[in-house]
Amino acid sequence: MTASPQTVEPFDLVIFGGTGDLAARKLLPALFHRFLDHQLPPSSRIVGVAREALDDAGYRAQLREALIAICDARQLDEFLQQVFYRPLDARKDEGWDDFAAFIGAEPDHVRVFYLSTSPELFVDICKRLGHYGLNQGKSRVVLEKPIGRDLDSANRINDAVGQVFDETQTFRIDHYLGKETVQNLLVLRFGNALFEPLWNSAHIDHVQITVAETLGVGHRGAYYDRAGALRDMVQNHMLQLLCMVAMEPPSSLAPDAVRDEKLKVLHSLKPIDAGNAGQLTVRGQYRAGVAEGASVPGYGEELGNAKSDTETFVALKAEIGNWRWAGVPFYLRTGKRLAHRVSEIAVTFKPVPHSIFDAASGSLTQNRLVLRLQPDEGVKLWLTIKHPGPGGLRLRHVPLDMSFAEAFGVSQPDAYERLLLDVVRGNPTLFMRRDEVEAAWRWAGPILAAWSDSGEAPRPYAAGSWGPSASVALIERDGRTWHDDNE
Ligand SMILES: NC(=O)C1=CN([C@@H]2O[C@H](COP(=O)(O)OP(=O)(O)OC[C@H]3O[C@@H](n4cnc5c(N)ncnc54)[C@H](OP(=O)(O)O)[C@@H]3O)[C@@H](O)[C@H]2O)C=CC1
Ligand SMILES: O=C1O[C@H](COP(=O)(O)O)[C@@H](O)[C@H](O)[C@H]1O
Repeated sequence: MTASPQTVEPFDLVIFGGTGDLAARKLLPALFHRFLDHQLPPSSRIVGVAREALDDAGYRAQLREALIAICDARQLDEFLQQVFYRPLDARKDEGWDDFAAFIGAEPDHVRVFYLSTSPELFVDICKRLGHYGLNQGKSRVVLEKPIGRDLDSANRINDAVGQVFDETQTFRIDHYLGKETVQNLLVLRFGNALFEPLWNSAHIDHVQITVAETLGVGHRGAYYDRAGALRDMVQNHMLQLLCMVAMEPPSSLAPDAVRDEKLKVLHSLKPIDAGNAGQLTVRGQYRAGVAEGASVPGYGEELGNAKSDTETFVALKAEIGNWRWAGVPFYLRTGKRLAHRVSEIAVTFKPVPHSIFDAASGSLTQNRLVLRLQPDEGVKLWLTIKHPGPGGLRLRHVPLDMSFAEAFGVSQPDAYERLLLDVVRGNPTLFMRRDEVEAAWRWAGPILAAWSDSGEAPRPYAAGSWGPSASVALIERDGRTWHDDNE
């Protein structure tokens, strides 16, 4: 992470997929918030691109409707003056001449091409950008995840994109790396003398990473059904979180110093394949249930295909085969329509070697450091203390609790706000390098193959629950339980 100057040089940001879900829910709101903070130079342009036949006014009206709930109408209208639209089909030549003329190929001007479309379109879009010389100078391309659906397709995409944009121009986004707590993990680990000496298999019992959503698949079924939870969340976001927890101290915060260390972790992950996937992984799919107080349909009904075998839940036990982490399990779980929306990393330390307290004092509990990514970003350290007052020695397990919002009195910027400006500034630290994406696919591929070869359907779970009971069994077999902060 470099220092964040408040200003950035003027830029054009083209969002391919400008009418899509991600653009409306995340990218445009993030840009609007940067506009409010005066980080969108007045000459900068945001250009939405998709096939829908719209003009600037039509696109602005569409965005106005989507964004009005989160903002002041006057400021929104001011922001929308910097927003434009060009209809294009990534796969057809029509319209590209006009588009290229509108953007201009001035090499010293920052141009960001954000590919917020299905990865199948990445190659077509990049080839056309190259054809018009829009890849020159300060041009950058942002690739949304997942990049491909396996190692081969990721290689094909990366090769083709690499023919047009070099690696320094290519920003593979994983928005989890832009979340405040994830960046704070680096500071917590490497800015405090307290943790690093304990950050290894001698002192850490196990690590849990949970990304639980209450939402269902919604209208993203066409994409999601081809992906599933392992491709959608584990191959990218969750492995990146695991890397941030497990990596060795980088020599500096230079982009490649951090990414080299993450890559070593990915290379050290022990394989999960047909031989052990049955013991180490659980796939699930939600059925009808009650989520956040309302009755909701099951995945098949929501999708309109009751026969789908796509998983909406994954739990797995990963191990990192290196000196620091030998024998320390990393339990990962993620799913849609779970009981609560919560993303967190829980690091549980080993018990003290010998208890000096008698049974009447209560039992000792292992220390646990919980990094909460959302909601209520913050850090909690669970400690054992003495219950205050007379009445004998009674042990209590309590959190040292820091909510970032309470401590700093400001709400945290969305991950995309930070990452979009990092692209404009040309800072790739929080983006994935090609070899990281490939290493992640190399590990995830055999799991997908094992599931497909087994022919087993995902285990059903009720919407609003914590997933299939097999997920509980996965961790309980090792004498542990999933962390629940509400306990
Ligand atoms: N939505 C989310 O929460 C997240 C999404 N992502 C990733 O972001 C990407 C986009 O996702 P999302 O916004 O949900 O997808 P959507 O299906 O909502 O949007 C797809 C967009 O691509 C456009 N598009 C489709 N075909 C073409 C074409 N041939 N030429 C030009 N534009 C085209 C569509 O418009 P039109 O049909 O009019 O052309 C639409 O604007 C995906 O890779 C997804 O995995 C990543 C993280 C989160
Ligand atoms: O990338 C994705 O992430 C979202 C979850 O992101 P969050 O910031 O809201 O936690 C997930 O819903 C989506 O399926 C996936 O593509």
